[in-house]
Amino acid sequence: MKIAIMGAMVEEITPLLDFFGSYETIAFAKNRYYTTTYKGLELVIAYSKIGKVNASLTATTLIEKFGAEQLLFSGVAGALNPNLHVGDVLVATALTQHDLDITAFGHPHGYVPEGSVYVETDASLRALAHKVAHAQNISLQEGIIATGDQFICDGTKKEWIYKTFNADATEMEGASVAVVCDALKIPFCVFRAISDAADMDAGFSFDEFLVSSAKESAQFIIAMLDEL
Ligand SMILES: CCCCCCN(CO)Cc1c[nH]c2c(N)ncnc12
Repeated sequence: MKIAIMGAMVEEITPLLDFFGSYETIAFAKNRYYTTTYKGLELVIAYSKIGKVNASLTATTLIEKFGAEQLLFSGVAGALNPNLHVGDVLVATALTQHDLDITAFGHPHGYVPEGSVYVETDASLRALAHKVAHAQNISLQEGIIATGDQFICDGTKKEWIYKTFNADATEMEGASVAVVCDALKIPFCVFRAISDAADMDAGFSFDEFLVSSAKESAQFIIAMLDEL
C-alpha cells in the first residue's frame, strides 16, 4: 500500500521526516517529494507550500506521479469553534472553500456548477482515526474545515466563515486536497492541530504554536500508520 502524507509548510512535515530518519528525495515541479518505507508501507511525503493552488498541484502529483493510493494531510489550523483550543487535534469530516464565491448568480457560498459546497473525507479513515485516538488516549475532535487563500486573523471574517459554513476550523489547503482526492477516487483524510483562534492575535499565536501543533498532528499521523 502506498500512502501519501502531505503538509503545506516544511514545519508540518519536518516531524515526519525526522521520525522516519532516512528517505529518498525527488525534485519535481519546483518542489521535493520524499519517499521511504515504514512497516511494509510505502510512503511519499511532501509539503505543498501555502495555499489552494499549491496544494492542488502537490495532491495531484502525489497521486498521479507517485501512485499514492491513500492520502493523509497533516498540519495546523485556526479555530473557528470556541470549543477548540491550541493543541487540539481535529479530524475533518468535510471540507469547503470559503472564498469560492459566485453568489452573484444565486449560488451558495462555496459552490460552483457540477461541484458541491462540501467534500467529505473517507469514513473508514475517520473511523480508524477514532480507534487510534481511543487506543492511545488522545482526544480527537471532529469537525468541518473551511479552506481559503487567506490567513484569517480578524474576528468579523472568523465569525462569517463560522456561521456561513458551520465550520470548526480554517486553513488554506485542505479543501483543495479534498477536491483532488474525490475526483481521483483516492481515500483521504485531513488532520489539523489548532495553532490559533483566527482572530486579531492569530499571527502571534501561529508563530508561537506552529512547531508544537505541527508535531501534535504529525504524531497522530504516525500513530495512524501503525494501524493502516
Ligand atoms: C507564513 C504563515 C503562513 C500561514 C499558513 C497557515 N496555515 C495554512 O493552511 C494553517 C493556518 C493556521 N491558522 C490559520 C488561520 N488563522 N487562517 C488560515 N490558515 C491557518
